[in-house]
Amino acid sequence: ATPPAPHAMPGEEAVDPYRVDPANVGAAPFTGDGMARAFGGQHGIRRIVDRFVRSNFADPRIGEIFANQDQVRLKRTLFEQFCYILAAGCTYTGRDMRSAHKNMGVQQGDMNRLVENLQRAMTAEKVPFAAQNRFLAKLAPMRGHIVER
Ligand code: HEM
Repeated sequence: ATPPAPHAMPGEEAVDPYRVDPANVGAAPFTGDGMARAFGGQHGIRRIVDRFVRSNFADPRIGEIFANQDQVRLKRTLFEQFCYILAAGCTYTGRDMRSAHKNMGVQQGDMNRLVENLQRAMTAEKVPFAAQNRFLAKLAPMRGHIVER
């Protein structure tokens, strides 16, 4: 059996070994604490990520891509990624965006749908629109590593 990846939480499935590298996160963090505050700090980010991940799994349009994937791991790694980029005091230990989404067949429409789910989660957790848009602009360039054509 493959040993669990470092940093794995109880309940996570093992993944193929990969090099843990903070650069895997795929974006430069914001400076200052303005964005972390706008997202409600680590507690707010946790709530947004949990809501966002649940909505993607439950989504009638893209839920199929998430079916049978490890929701526990995804909640942890996405939390780390968002928290790091928002400069809320975390490091990212997950895979890089290209490897994480390899051969998944993600299309632009799937990406749009996922962004809508993220917008709903941020709005539900009262993140101001200007901060939402700044964050989405950080994630947008990852598209080229995630969407397949
Ligand atoms: C900017 C947009 C996106 C970001 C920031 C993002 C971020 C991430 C992160 C951090 C992981 C976990 C990496 C790891 O396990 O080490 C992940 C995995 C995953 N992502 Fe995304 N993602 C994005 C877009 C998408 C889209 C559009 C889809 C499909 C509709 C998708 C489906 C998945 C799935 C199914 C996994 C689990 C893969 C696995 O466990 O093997 N992602 N993503």
